[in-house]
Parts: sequence; structure tokens; C-alpha cells
Amino acid sequence: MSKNILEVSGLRMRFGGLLAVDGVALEAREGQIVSMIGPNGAGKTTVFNCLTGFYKPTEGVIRFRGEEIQGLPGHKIANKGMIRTFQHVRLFKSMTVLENLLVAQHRLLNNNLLAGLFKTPRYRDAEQRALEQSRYWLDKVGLLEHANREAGTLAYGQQRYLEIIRCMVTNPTLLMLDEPAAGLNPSETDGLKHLIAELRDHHEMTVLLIEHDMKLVMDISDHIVVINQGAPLAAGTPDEVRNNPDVIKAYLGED
Ligand SMILES: Nc1ncnc2c1ncn2[C@@H]1O[C@H](COP(=O)(O)OP(=O)(O)OP(=O)(O)O)[C@@H](O)[C@H]1O
Repeated sequence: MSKNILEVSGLRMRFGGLLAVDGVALEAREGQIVSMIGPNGAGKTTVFNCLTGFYKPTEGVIRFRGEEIQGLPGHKIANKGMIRTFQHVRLFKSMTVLENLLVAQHRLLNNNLLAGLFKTPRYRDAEQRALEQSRYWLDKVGLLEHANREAGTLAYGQQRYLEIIRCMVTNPTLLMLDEPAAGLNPSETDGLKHLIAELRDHHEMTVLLIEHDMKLVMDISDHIVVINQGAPLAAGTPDEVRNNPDVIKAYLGED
């Protein structure tokens, strides 16, 4: 059986009088796509912010590859291999597409200032690997020909892809995507769906997804967690969730 990458239990996050996250639990096993859904304001992004160390959770246990990480600063959690995208595109828009990918791999490159200054063979090897890794992922999402363009000049859908591969070049253990389909047209959304499925099926990636596009979620998720007003409402396979009366009432019935 595949191992647990992420285990979250009893997660609570309070902002003054507002309990934005109230007892959320979730689990992601290696190679699974796990989606978190719920109406606007349900607390999904707040859960992401707690997992990635942007917020210190009020309560709860977060285990990443068996190790408790709740309350650790974001950079330490990212160094452990938990990498995310944001609801709104956050690229270095005046840098080239390729530079965005190289900057993301700075840990591989800049671990020794002197090595960088003198361009030692070891540094050059690392630089070469970073370039190869970048080209591989650019090719995968059809952006290789745009490698030297300013990232801000890419079409919106391409910027979304670039954000995802900017995570992939760091060889993450867990890829967390916050509404990656937001603002995409149907054909871009379909491309995104295939890319996420490919990351799981051919790159053994574990993916935690927040998404409002129900077709995307239902088509690719192995497991879905539904939260409503901060609290867990249901969890299960896409079929179980789709047919759950509480979910239909609280969420799917809203549209
Ligand atoms: N830093 C903060 N300070 C105070 N309240 C916050 C903060 N961050 C989030 N909230 C509140 O917590 C609740 C949950 O917000 P959150 O953004 O996590 O929901 P969401 O499920 O991601 O929503 P959406 O689907 O619209 O992105 C909301 O009521 C929001 O206003």
C-alpha cells in the first residue's frame, strides 16, 4: 500500500472571533490527487496557508511524510518538499519564462557563494541540471519556444502552466494547487486536467487541489474532502461525494 504523504487532524484556525477552519482532517497518500472543495469562504485557502506555514494554526496536527510540521516557518516546510501555487498568478513577470524556472531552483544553485563566484565544476553541473530540468518541463507544457519571452507577456493559461512547472522543477513531494483552473477557458481547463493527471500517473506526484470547477475535480480526484463554513462536511471518492445529500445541499445545489 502506498505511504501517507500528508495527514492532517483537528486543524483549527481562528482569526479573532472567526473560526475560519474548524476541525478539518485530511489525508493524502503517495501518488493520489486529493481535492478540497467547498463554497466560497469555506476555509480552503486558509487550510493551505496553515499547511504551508503561512499561518500558524490555532490547533491541530499536520504530519508531512510522518513528521509533525505544524507551526514551522514556510521556508522550512517548502524545503521539505511541500510546494504550492496561489489563487492569483504570482510570477516574476518581467523575468523570462526560463529565468522564472531557474530562480525557483536557487537552492540547487546558490548553496555555496564561492562555488557560484568561481563557477566550480560542481556549480556548473548543478546549473546544467537546472537548465535541463527547466527545458524538460517547458517542453511538456508546450512552452519551450517561449523560454526567452518575458513571463508577463504569456497568455493567461500559459502563465498558469508556468506556475505549475515552476513548482515541478523543484522536485516536490507534494504539489498544492489553489484554484489552478480559475480564469481558464474550457480547452485550457481540459489541458490542465491532463497535465495534473499526468503528474500523478507518470511522475508519481501527490497533488492536493483546491478547485471550484466540479468537472475537473470529479474527473481526476482519487479522494475529495468537502468543507463548509470551516468544518468538515463529507469525504470520499468522487461518486460518494457527488451523491452525498449534505454536499448537494451545501454546495453543489448552490449553483
Ligand atoms: N487573514 C485573515 N484574517 C481574517 N479573516 C480571514 C483571513 N483569511 C481568511 N479569513 C476568513 O476566513 C474565511 C475562510 O476564507 P478562505 O479564503 O480560506 O476561504 P476559501 O474556501 O478559500 O474561499 P474561496 O473559495 O472563495 O477562495 C473567510 O470568512 C475569510 O474572510
